[in-house]
Amino acid sequence: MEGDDNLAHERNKAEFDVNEMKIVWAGSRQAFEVSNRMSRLVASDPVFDKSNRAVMTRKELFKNTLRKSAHAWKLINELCLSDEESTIFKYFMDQPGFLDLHWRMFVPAIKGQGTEEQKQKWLPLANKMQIIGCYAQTELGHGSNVQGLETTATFNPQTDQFILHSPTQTSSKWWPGGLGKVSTHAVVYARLITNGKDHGVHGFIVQLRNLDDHSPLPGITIGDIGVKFGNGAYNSMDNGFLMFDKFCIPRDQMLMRLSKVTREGKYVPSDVPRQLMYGTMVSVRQTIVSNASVAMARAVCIATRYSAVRRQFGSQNGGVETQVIDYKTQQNRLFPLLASAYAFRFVGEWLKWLYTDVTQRLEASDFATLPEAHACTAGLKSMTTSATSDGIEECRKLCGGHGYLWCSGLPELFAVYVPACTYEGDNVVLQLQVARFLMKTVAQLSSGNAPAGTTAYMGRAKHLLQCRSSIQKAEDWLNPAMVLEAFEARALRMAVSCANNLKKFENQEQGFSELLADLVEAGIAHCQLIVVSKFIAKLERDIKGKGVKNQLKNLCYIYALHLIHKHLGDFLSTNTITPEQASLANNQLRSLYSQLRPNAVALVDAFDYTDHYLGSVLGRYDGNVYPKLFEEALKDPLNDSVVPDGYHEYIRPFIKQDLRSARL
Ligand SMILES: CCCCCCCCCCCCCCCCCCCCCC(=O)SCCNC(=O)CCNC(=O)[C@H](O)C(C)(C)COP(=O)(O)OP(=O)(O)OC[C@H]1O[C@@H](n2cnc3c(N)ncnc32)[C@H](O)[C@@H]1OP(=O)(O)O
Ligand SMILES: Cc1cc2nc3c(=O)[nH]c(=O)nc-3n(C[C@H](O)[C@H](O)[C@H](O)COP(=O)(O)OP(=O)(O)OC[C@H]3O[C@@H](n4cnc5c(N)ncnc54)[C@H](O)[C@@H]3O)c2cc1C
Repeated sequence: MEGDDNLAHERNKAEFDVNEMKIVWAGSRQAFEVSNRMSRLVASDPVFDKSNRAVMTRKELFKNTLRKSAHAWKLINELCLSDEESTIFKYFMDQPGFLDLHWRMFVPAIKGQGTEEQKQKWLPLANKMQIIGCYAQTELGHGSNVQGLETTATFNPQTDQFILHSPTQTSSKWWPGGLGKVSTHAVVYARLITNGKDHGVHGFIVQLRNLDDHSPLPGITIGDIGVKFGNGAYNSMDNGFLMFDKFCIPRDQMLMRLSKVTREGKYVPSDVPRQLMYGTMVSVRQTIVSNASVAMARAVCIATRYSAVRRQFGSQNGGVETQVIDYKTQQNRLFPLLASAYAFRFVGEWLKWLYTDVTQRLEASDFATLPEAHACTAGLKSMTTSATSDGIEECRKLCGGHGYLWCSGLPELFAVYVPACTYEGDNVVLQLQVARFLMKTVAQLSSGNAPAGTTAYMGRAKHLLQCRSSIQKAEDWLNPAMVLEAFEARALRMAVSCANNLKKFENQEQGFSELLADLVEAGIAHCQLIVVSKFIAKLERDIKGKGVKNQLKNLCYIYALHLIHKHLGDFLSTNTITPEQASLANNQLRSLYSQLRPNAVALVDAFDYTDHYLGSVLGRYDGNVYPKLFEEALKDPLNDSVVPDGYHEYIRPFIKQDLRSARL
């Protein structure tokens, strides 16, 4: 059977309305229409071709990214795209570059931390891209430890200016995307010093380059930090370094929505939590969770379609061989990833709601839910990006040897995606923030304050600490209350166990350091509970379309039960479930795989990705894999000539046994 017949056959087998599922995936009919239109607009424009990224030199890749960005900006203006449309348009461009940092970090930092006057002055320029900005926080010596940053901004009352200075080599800004070659401006984080006193890290708007000839301003040393992981991939981005030599900026360029410095040099501290200065990071972490679902869905779409096209073994008397997707081992590796893509999508939707809610509360000076918003964005960013990075690599392996080819789309996706485990907060450091939040919540349980939000389940500690799961047969694992209780009991017991161990230390900080590894595990258990609970909550909503809800149910329980299987040690060691109940979960999981199998290809079609966006010969919609693999191979520059360059100098001498003649 040809690849296209395979996939057509698969699509015919689907037991649900794919078009309705596309709407569920997109979030609404309107969101689907925008996404569908924008992805096709990008795909149909030859400027956005991605096919030769792997063979470009760094300079060519960078210049091509500039060209794409300029073309995108022109189109966005000519077509009068709305903010929503242009965000999605840039996403489908699928090209890491300075636009990401300008729109996702520079503009939000000014919006979130600037005064009204500062917003009026800077946002119109930034919105029209008359200035291009980046987010310069991380330094050579410190990234995770924001309070350890060394760059100084010392107020000079004589001139009414701040003097920005990099006192050591380790204080050089190092990593900011867009900084190396493009940005004209940056939001720079530096230690504020007034009257000899260090007030800690604050944000400043700093012009870096001359707006006429793009040269760095006097007192500024700037450049690119060098080639990063993977061919093509993130090397289109000019992550940069930056040093200040007593560089002066006017006082009104300190972002002063929170704390202020007066004309006399008096520091007026913020009357709201200082952590609001970290607001830009919180906002980006929230979007990274939704991005995780997109990246996971992209890898899974490639691996699922290819697994349906690929056949190995099982042929009798010259008949057709088995599609590799029919092997239970393939299903056991692939289907939980498919389920994870949907799970991360729905938790991303919820997190967006939570973020919008906390933003509105902050505007009304209600800071009560800030710790939870921080813990949820940090923890879910950490958990979903780690799972997605691992998932992309698993998808590569699921595609066998051809998955290792650049044209499978998976190596580049992995190389671009994997730094998400590090940027916007190292995943371990972020999970420890969740753990701190959990330890605080556990410590307050006896005070009578009922925990709220995602820790509300801890309010039922008495029950959850001693309950035994009542699962008796495999089908019980499809009971939402029973599944939730297992996840709640496991998360609570792990958190309480850490809290009890902490009590054994006289010094709590020392105890926390000693227990870091356990604390991270407790944080992950809590985050997995959030994802499972939000997926179950999604099923309780009104979901239209023939068979759609049923497929989502299967995916939800595959997600939950595969986690039980993967983290069985946690569930057994906390006595949340028995070995027999674990075995019933496995039986149920196998049965769910069988139910999902005929729908697998349609479930990835529901992502509505264009072949352009997927960028994968293996994941093509038409399944026409083998002829296209040949076409791609023949395009390689090595195949430009039959006898390779270098033959006479270096190959022939081997064959002629005359290496003395080799031009080494
Ligand atoms: C084929 C492929 C093709 C290609 C296609 C591509 C498609 C593929 C798809 C990919 C798409 C890519 C697009 C993405 C674009 C983005 C680009 C990347 C941008 C990256 C930008 C960055 O990378 S930019 C730098 C980020 N750098 C951090 O992320 C530092 C972490 N480090 C901290 O964040 C703090 O350092 C840390 C640890 C909290 C300690 O903070 P700290 O020192 O103040 O200390 P403590 O821990 O003591 O905290 C004291 C109290 O503050 C509370 N608190 C702390 N943080 C809080 C907060 N945020 N909000 C509220 N409260 C907070 C805490 O809960 C405590 O509360 P309490 O006192 O009540 O307990
Ligand atoms: C592709 C990419 C793009 C980036 N873009 C930007 C940008 O635009 N702007 C910007 O300002 N920055 C940017 N960064 C920097 C990024 O935010 C930091 O690299 C990140 O916050 C991690 O900090 P670090 O490098 O200091 O890691 P480190 O903190 O040095 O981490 C090293 C190791 O130490 C561990 N560790 C550190 N602290 C602790 C702790 N307290 N407890 C336990 N373990 C710990 C970590 O888990 C990790 O294993 C970017 C980075 C990358 C890779």
